[in-house]
Amino acid sequence: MEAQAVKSNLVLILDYGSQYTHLITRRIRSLSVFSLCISGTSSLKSITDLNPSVIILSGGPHSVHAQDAPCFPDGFVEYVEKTGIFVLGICYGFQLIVQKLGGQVAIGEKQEYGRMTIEVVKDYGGLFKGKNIGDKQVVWMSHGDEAVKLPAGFEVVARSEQGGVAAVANPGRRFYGLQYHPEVTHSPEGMELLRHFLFDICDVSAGWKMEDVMEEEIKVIKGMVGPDDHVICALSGGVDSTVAATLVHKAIGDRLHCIFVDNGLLRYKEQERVMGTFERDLHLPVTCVDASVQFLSELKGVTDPEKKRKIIGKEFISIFDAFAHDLEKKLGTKPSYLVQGTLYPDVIESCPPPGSGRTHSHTIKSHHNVGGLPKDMKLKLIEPLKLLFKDEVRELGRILDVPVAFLKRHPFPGPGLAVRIPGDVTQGNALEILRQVDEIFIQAIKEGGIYDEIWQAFAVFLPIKTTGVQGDQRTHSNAVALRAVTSQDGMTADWYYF
Ligand SMILES: Nc1ncnc2c1ncn2[C@@H]1O[C@H](COP(=O)(O)OP(=O)(O)OP(=O)(O)O)[C@@H](O)[C@H]1O
Repeated sequence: MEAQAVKSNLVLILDYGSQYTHLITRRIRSLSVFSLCISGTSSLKSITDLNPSVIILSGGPHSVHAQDAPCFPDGFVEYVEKTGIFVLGICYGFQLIVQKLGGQVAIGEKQEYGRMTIEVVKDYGGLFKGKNIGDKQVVWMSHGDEAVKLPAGFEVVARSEQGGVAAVANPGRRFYGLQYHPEVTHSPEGMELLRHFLFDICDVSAGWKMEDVMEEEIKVIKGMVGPDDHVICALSGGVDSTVAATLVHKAIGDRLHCIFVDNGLLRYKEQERVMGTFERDLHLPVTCVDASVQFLSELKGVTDPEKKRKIIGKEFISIFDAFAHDLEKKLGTKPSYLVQGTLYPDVIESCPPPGSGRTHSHTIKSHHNVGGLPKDMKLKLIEPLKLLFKDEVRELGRILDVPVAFLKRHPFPGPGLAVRIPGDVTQGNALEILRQVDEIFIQAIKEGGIYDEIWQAFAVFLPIKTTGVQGDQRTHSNAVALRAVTSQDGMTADWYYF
């Protein structure tokens, strides 16, 4: 699919700070429609430049009556009406539409939170296509304010059990509104509604595919990197940097130069395993630097966790620095670009919690990825994954023939086993014991067929000693804790129940 075709089907989300905003973007992409999310207070120009077909105004923690309530820019309503853009407001976004188009929003008497039942009351505008008047469904509500008077031309198409307005439509002006959240799984029929809205009402076509993303990114990289330019990338053995490097390699071949550092804090046989994948399966040009002695001698005797991280960061920088200078000598020219595996959640703009005093919480994770290559190299960034979510990166990896087992690996922190050994990492044989325990634990989970159900499983070398029996002897030795958690996106986690 041509980039133009994707752009002409863009669903743009204006973010007003709801914790579910990213979910709307993901739900729409899961319908093979390209969706982007920008701040709800973006300028009109940044909205018109994107040329969206549909705009969704997200929910948010604010009241439309608050003095600093975020809102779309002046001229927004005129722009969408003139261009024929469809607009859907969700929760706060819906209340914004009501207030700005001449209706009235009041502090709700009903204040609906959690699971609610709504009923279709009118067949108008097609939001509830396939449903009959009187049909009920469970939805997720979370609002204090409520619409008490609708702007002219709007009709209520669904009401909550308590009589509150749950959904409205104004097909003539192409404005729609939902007081509930269709994007959360607690609204079981929410996806069906979004599907109807996009395909039946807005006539958007589904055609956004990861294959197209790959082709498009390769074109962009080829256009950006000149024929004599060289590019460097630090590979951790994790999914993000590996997929990013594989994509760039496909675009520019061996003008990409990767480095993988064995810092002495890696898992059992990690160096052999990841280098095998890089070289054998992906044919990536990778230099493996064994710097374990350097890292461990700097870490000797250090117990403070923050100090350990700083030392590890500094050592990484000095190794990357030496790598860049060696390359410069070898190539006769400085590398010009750096590949980073930055993902979309790192760059999305969103509103901060109310009362935080900030307009946006947006800061591109500056610590993200390497961030420590020599400043005098003035490297320009290549971030080919910056519009993708983690599961989309995995899909892209599959298309790029990154082995599936590799893509499904549990995440492993950059500072490695140093964060799993509280205290001095060089104490006795702590690293060796931890490597073995971790390997036995992970193998057992794999043999039990539950590795993919667990988001992350790991062992921690505890700084306490306990009494045990080995053979016929009593022992007094360190204990190791085992932990396994489940998570959707790494933002929150729960115990895994074995
Ligand atoms: N052992 C290593 N050798 C070379 N580079 C590394 C190493 N460990 C980390 N890095 C670099 O630092 C970045 C950040 O590491 P971190 O473990 O936080 O990764 P991440 O953001 O989860 O991404 P990834 O999935 O690529 O590991 C990596 O993407 C990689 O560029």
